[in-house]
Amino acid sequence: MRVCFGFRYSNFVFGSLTATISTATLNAMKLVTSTEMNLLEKRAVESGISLADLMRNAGQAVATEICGLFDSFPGKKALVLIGPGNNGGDGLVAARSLKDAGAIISVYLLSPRDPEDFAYKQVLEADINPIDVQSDAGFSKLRKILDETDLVLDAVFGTGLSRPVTGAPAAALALVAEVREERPEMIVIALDLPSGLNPDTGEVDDSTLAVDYTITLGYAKRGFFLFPGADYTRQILVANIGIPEGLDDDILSEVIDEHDVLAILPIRPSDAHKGSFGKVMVVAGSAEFIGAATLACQSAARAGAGLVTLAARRSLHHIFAAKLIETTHLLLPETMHNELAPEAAEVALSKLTKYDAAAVGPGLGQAPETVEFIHRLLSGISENTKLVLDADALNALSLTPDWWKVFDRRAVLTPHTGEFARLSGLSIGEILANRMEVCRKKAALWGKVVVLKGAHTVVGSPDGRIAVSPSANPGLASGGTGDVLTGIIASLLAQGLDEFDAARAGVYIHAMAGEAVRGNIGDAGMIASDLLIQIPRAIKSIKEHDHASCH
Ligand SMILES: NC(=O)C1=CN([C@@H]2O[C@H](COP(=O)(O)OP(=O)(O)OC[C@H]3O[C@@H](n4cnc5c(N)ncnc54)[C@H](OP(=O)(O)O)[C@@H]3O)[C@@H](O)[C@H]2O)[C@@H](O)CC1
Ligand SMILES: Nc1ncnc2c1ncn2[C@@H]1O[C@H](COP(=O)(O)OP(=O)(O)O)[C@@H](O)[C@H]1O
Ligand SMILES: [K+]
Repeated sequence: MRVCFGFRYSNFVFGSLTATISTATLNAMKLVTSTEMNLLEKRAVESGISLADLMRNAGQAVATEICGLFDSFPGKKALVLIGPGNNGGDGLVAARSLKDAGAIISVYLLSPRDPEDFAYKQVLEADINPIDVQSDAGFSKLRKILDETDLVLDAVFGTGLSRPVTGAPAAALALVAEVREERPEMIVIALDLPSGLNPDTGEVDDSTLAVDYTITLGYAKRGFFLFPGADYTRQILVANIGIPEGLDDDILSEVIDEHDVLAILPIRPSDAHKGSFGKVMVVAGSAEFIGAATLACQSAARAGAGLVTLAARRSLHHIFAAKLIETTHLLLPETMHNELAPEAAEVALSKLTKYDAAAVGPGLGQAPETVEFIHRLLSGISENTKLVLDADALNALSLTPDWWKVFDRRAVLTPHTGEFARLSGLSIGEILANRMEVCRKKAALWGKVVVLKGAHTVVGSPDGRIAVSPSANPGLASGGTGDVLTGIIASLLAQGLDEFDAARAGVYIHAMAGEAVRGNIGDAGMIASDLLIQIPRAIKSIKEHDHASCH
């Protein structure tokens, strides 16, 4: 059975984001570090499976996946590059299984291997004569094979990489890259992960190949969704290597997928009325940022909230009223300098008791009066009103040292990298070096659900869970798309979801809307308002998802 996650609109293949799970177990949605993978391997062994069994399962599962990539596999020429460790061992088993499936196999050893090893022996038993790099001075044999092979399986290094790749392995991988330029029809497949990719951080070695497929063992690795690694793995297939179910309950990272979102989406009874789907107040907008407020209101409505109210400066009312037909309006008092008056906070607070959720921040600006307004609003808001903070609300928080000790209630925060840097005091480089780990730690420290936006958005929960978006879509890198996300999350909060569920479902729906627009117009020229009508369509598509139709 092949279950897929990622997005499916109009049969469009979504490039590097598409991650396909090729195992019947939903555990495959989990994301592991190399340490966690080793722990799972240890638990599997303790439960009675030998390491040799795991390697046998791994090699055979990889071969099965490879065969499935071709309409007709017998007669295909396959080259397997073998490294010194267990990744190479898996490669040897895969080579044997590929030969059994009818391939013409070449095995190329980049390091000496023990001929008594079971994986090596079963290759010899199948009359495959490995070529040794020592005897192939100058790679002349390797070059000749590469000129003719249909596919290359990279089984040089897996999770055990311990230093930069040099010498024969680096030179062989460079040769593959060179030949691939000349022969783009040659398919390159990584066994477990592209050699040289750091499974924890997504860093890559100079020699790492950007492969066509990554057939990973048991679980996807975190580094597949962190850059630059995310650009090297392309289509990800997760092979079932027989790790028993129930061993991974303490693995807390996952890729958000449609099954999860379907399970948490609010039910909409036929006899509903607008009060059934919650009320959202959006506190947003300024003369400079009209669009941020309108986008957040419209997306909240498009994500299913029963009623959306915009709380914004009185003098901008005529503009907002013209743009937002379905939204109701709360007119906030201003100072004589046309800034939000700090006492507008009390006006908003007096009405907020009737609202299920509030989104605060998009386009509010950073005038001192506005910052004062935000602080007063946030300190007075009831715990009964769920909260998502974005943009200038985050900037205002950042001005208070140890802001999370003062603002110590539950909330969703949706920072992009720059806002996250201001909130955390970390540099952009420190954040980008490992977005998942940074997000996980800060969500726990701050006691908030944190949505660290960008390609493969990371959602961190205070309890240690991490949910990662399967989408990397440069089309979304345009002004206003974050305001749309804020509106969606606020809408889901108002409809009864808790903070983590609203954030991960919101991120997924937003990403899916982005993929739909990319499917229609490509990844340049997308504007935030293009996303709006795609929000209900994404929700509809999730609800209609027939798993059996995935392939
Ligand atoms: N976990 C599981 O459940 C299962 C895991 N399985 C498989 O095991 C793989 C991990 O295997 P692994 O630990 O043997 O590591 P691997 O990646 O083969 O490399 C280590 C070897 O490379 C060497 N070496 C490292 N860096 C180097 C460099 N830059 N340049 C040169 N040499 C370098 C290192 O040498 P050393 O550092 O000791 O000198 C050592 O000899 C995993 O990816 C998966 O395929 C499955 O078999 C079954 C289930
Ligand atoms: N390359 C990308 N891949 C996927 N999503 C992206 C990418 N770039 C931006 N996004 C998404 O677009 C939105 C941008 O939000 P933000 O930076 O706050 O912009 P704005 O404030 O203009 O709305 C976020 O949801 C972010 O995750
Ligand atoms: K590999």
